[in-house]
Amino acid sequence: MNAVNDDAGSSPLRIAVAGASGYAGGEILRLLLGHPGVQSGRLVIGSLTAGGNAGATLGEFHPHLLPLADRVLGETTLDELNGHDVVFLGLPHGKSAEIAQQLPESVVIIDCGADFRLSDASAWEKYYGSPHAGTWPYGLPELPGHRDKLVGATRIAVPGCYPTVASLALAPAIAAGIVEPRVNVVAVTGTSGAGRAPKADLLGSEVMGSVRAYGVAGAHRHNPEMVQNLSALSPEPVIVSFIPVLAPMPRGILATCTAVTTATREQAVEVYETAYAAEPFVHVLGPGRLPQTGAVIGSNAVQLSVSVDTDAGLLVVVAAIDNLTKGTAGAAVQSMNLALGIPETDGLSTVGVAP
Ligand SMILES: NC(=O)C1=CN([C@@H]2O[C@H](COP(=O)(O)OP(=O)(O)OC[C@H]3O[C@@H](n4cnc5c(N)ncnc54)[C@H](OP(=O)(O)O)[C@@H]3O)[C@@H](O)[C@H]2O)C=CC1
Ligand SMILES: CC(=O)N[C@@H](CCC(=O)OP(=O)(O)O)C(=O)O
Repeated sequence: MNAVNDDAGSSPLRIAVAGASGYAGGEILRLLLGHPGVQSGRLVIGSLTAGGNAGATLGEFHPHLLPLADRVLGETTLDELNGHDVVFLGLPHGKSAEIAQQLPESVVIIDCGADFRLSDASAWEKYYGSPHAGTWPYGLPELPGHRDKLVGATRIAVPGCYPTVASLALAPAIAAGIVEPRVNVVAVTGTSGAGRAPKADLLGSEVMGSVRAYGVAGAHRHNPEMVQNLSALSPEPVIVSFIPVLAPMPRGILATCTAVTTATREQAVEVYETAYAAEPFVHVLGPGRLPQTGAVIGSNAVQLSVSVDTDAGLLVVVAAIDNLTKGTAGAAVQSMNLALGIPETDGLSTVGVAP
C-alpha cells in the first residue's frame, strides 16, 4: 500500500464499503463524500456491498447520500471487494474474519465489527460465543500507545461505540493513577447503535417515550473491551461496572463515568487537559459546562467534563459522542487517514448538527 500523496500522476486509491446499506456503512460514505481525498479524486469510492439487500440501490437505504443514490449494491464477496486499496467492513459481528482472510495483505481493511478488537481469546469466546479470529491494531488513536500502530497499518479494528467514549473518559485518570482501578460507566445511547435491521424491541412504539437499561451486571459484550483498554494503562487490572441505557433518540451517547479519587478538581482537570492538549477531536469543557449529545451529532468530537464530588470522593467525567461518527464511522475514516499517511483530521469535523 502506497501512502496517498499529492504527486501529480499517482494513481487514485479505490475504496470499497461492505455493509453499505447499514448505518455504519452509510455514515462512512457520508464522511467520504466530504473527504478532501475523494473530492480531489485521489481517493475513489468503488464497490458498495450488502447482504440480502444486494441488487438494490444505495438510495433506498440512504436517501441522504444523493451523489451515490443510484449505485447498485453488490454482494459481499471476494470478487466484488478485490481490486480495492481500502476496504471498510460494516458487517455484523463474526462476518469480517472470513472476508479479511481472503483479501491480500497489502489491502487496508478497516473493520467496524468486533471480530479483531479483543486480545483475550477467552473473553471473546465468553461474550461472542465463537472462536477468536485474532487481534488487529485498535482504531482509537487518542488512547495511549495506539496511534503509532495505526500509521501505515493494513488491518485495523474500529472500537465499539461505548468503549470509545468510556475509554476516552477514563484513560487519563487511570494512566495518571488518580483513581482507584474500579470504575462505573452509565451510558445512554440512541437506537442507531443497534443497526438498521428490524427488531421488535426497537420499534418506535417500544422505544418512544421510554428509557430502559439493558445488558447490566457485566452482561454487555463491551465490558471486556473497556477492561482491555483501561487495564493496559494501569499497574493492576481495572474492574468496570457498565450499564448501557437505551433512549428514544436516533444517535448519540452520553456516558457518565465515576471512580473513587482523592484528587481535587483542579488536579483532575490538569490531568485531562494535559492528556488531550494535542488531540484534535477530544475537548475538555470549561468550568460549569456539561456535554450533551446534541452538541456532537454528525461530528467526530468527544466532549467531556471533569468534576470531583468531594463529599462522595468520586471523580465524575461526563462525555458525549455520536455513536455513528466518533463511535464508528468517524473512527474508521480517522484510522484510514493514519493508515494512508494523510492528515488524520481529513474529512472529519468537530462541528456538530444542532438542534
Ligand atoms: N451502529 C453503531 O452505532 C455501531 C456499529 N458498529 C458495528 O458496525 C457493524 C455494522 O453495524 P451497523 O451498520 O449498525 O449494522 P446494520 O444492521 O445497520 O448494517 C449491517 C450491514 O451488514 C450487511 N449484512 C448483514 N448480514 C450480512 C451477511 N451475512 N453478509 C454480508 N452482509 C451482511 C447488511 O446488509 P443488508 O442490508 O443486505 O442486510 C448491512 O449492510 C457491526 O459490526 C456493528 O457492531 C460499531 C460501532 C457502532
Ligand atoms: C442500542 C444498541 O443496541 N447499541 C449497541 C451498540 C453496539 C455498538 O455500537 O458496537 P458494536 O460494534 O460492538 O456492536 C449494543 O448495545 O449492542
